[in-house]
Amino acid sequence: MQTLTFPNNDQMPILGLGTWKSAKGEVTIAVKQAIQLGYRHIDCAAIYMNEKEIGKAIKECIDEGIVKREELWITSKLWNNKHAKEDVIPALQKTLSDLQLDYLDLYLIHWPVAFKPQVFSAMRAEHYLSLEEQPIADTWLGMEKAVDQGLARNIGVCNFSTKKLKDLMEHSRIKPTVNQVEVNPYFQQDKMLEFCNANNIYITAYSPLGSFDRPAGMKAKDEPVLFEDPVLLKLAKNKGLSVAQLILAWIRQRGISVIPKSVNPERQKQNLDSVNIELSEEEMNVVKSINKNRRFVDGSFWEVPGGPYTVANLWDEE
Ligand SMILES: NC(=O)C1=CN([C@@H]2O[C@H](COP(=O)(O)OP(=O)(O)OC[C@H]3O[C@@H](n4cnc5c(N)ncnc54)[C@H](OP(=O)(O)O)[C@@H]3O)[C@@H](O)[C@H]2O)C=CC1
Ligand SMILES: O=C1CO[C@H](CO)[C@@H](O)[C@@H]1O
Repeated sequence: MQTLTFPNNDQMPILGLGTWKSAKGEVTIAVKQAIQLGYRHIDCAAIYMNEKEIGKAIKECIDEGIVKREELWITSKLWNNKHAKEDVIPALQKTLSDLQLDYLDLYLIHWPVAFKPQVFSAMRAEHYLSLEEQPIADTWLGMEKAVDQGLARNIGVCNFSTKKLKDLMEHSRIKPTVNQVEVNPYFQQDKMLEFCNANNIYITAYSPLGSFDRPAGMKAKDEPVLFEDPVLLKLAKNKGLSVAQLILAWIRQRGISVIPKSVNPERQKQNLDSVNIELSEEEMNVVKSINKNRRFVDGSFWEVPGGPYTVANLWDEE
């Protein structure tokens, strides 16, 4: 599989497996079958509450000789209540212990949003810390220490605007290597891609398929359904592909790594097979033409009355 080369020469497989919403009872089997199918990149996070079950799958695959640790790329993410620099290493150590690993290939700040340390799920203004109270630069010192200690081979962020990336690059010793953000045909991220390409940062595309298994509270009432888009349906049919494969090939051909979530073996295989699909320039442009510039995961869940975060200041109104 095509890989993306990091400054330390590490190679990240361009397609990985997402694990948000993969239930505890099914994720061990799902990750194991994915590795058996040929997945070598798994996207995890402490907040997905399933890292222990994923760790079990990874360990079984290694013990059974299906894969070696060094052949896997494992990403995880620092949750919002662990942003104080002294909390980063303990949070990472908990993730490593759950995943039964000695190191991560990539550790990301999950959101540029801080909670008070004792808060896991913020509901009210007093649960939050503003970025003035808990600056990203402070969190980043903890992330850099993770690299220094060999616990994370690479570090990066998620859900950062270009403005926040710029600030971070200017004030950091170890530069962020990845910004993991939403990318799909309805939210194409052209400006972000241009910025990241110019600054040696890779984009990883989350919710590439529109994330339609999100909890109801995270869905807008009038939300469009990516899989029902007539342009995608027509092009996929003409090429003998599924809509999912078309979308994943389109994202990958833009030089963006992509992490579709599936717990189903047929869909996992379909998604993995998308790495062999080549789209013509014309086909790439057909998908480009359906952009709605509309996020599925819009961050509005961090907006509470009187709180420090709004959709506008989160994305810096790009
Ligand atoms: N950094 C961040 O803030 C975020 C990171 N992420 C990461 O990105 C990953 C992917 O995004 P996610 O939001 O989960 O959503 P996706 O866009 O990957 O969509 C997942 C949904 O698509 C279904 N699906 C998967 N493959 C196919 C297929 N070939 N045909 C039809 N349906 C399919 C899945 O069902 P089934 O499982 O039954 O196959 C599931 O319902 C996450 O799991 C997580 O790892 C996601 C959101 C935010
Ligand atoms: O990765 C993600 C999925 O779950 C979280 C919510 O529980 C989101 O905040 C996040 O972006």
